[in-house]
Amino acid sequence: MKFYQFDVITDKPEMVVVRCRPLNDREKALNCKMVVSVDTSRCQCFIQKPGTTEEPPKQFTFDGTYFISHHTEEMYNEIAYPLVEGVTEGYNGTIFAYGQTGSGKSFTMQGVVDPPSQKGVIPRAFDHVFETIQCAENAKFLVRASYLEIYREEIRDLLGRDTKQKLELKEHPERGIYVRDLSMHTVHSVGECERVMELGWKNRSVGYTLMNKDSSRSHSIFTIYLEIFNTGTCCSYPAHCL
Ligand SMILES: Nc1ncnc2c1ncn2[C@@H]1O[C@H](COP(=O)(O)OP(=O)(O)OP(=O)(O)O)[C@@H](O)[C@H]1O
Repeated sequence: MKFYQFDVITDKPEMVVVRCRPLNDREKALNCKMVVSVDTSRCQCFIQKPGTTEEPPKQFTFDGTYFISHHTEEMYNEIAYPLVEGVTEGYNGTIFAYGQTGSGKSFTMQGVVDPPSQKGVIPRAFDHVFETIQCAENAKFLVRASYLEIYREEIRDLLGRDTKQKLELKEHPERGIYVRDLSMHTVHSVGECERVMELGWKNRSVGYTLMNKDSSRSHSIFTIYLEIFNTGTCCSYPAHCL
């Protein structure tokens, strides 16, 4: 699975890191062998062609490499933390996970409750944003969230009244590209954020693939919109997590 971090000021990718998951039970039962290894100090990833020892492994270099022993906590602190911190200071940011079905995108972004070190990037971002809000002085915050899904080229609102309704992608001369009628939900706490995320998560198009029995079969975008009001000025900036 690969993990991009975008800085929306330049619209250029800033960092690309790779995360390798352990073999799952199905792969172990099939007696599959790990063909990926990493050198974290050099941020390099190696893929050995199965059954060949004389052929050198294919080598790839990233901005960071995370192997099976690494937990989401480390990834968040090293990669996502600076981006979310930037969001609380007024910059836009996007975290984008992509990879083959079953490679661990949902595991990384949504995460699991146990162990706590594998809590996902999105709930970690909630904690981070609300910790910042609690510590802020002379400022009021408005936090809203939206959650959409792109499935078979169609956009649906995972938090909308009718989650089956197809939404349209539009372009505004000032606001840029947006999804018309996408619902926004004001959230006041980490708990409310989690409830919104879980509600949308349940509404996703879940299918079944040979690689992943809980495959999401879709792309989804969770967005946190943060507005800060202080000393008569107002600025608004979104953080995107896919
Ligand atoms: N780093 C990891 N450590 C342990 N288990 C993992 C890890 N990454 C993924 N898994 C497990 O692998 C399985 C597939 O992961 P996940 O559902 O996150 O894949 P995905 O990329 O979101 O798939 P899809 O695109 O099909 O929705 C899950 O059972 C998940 O718990």
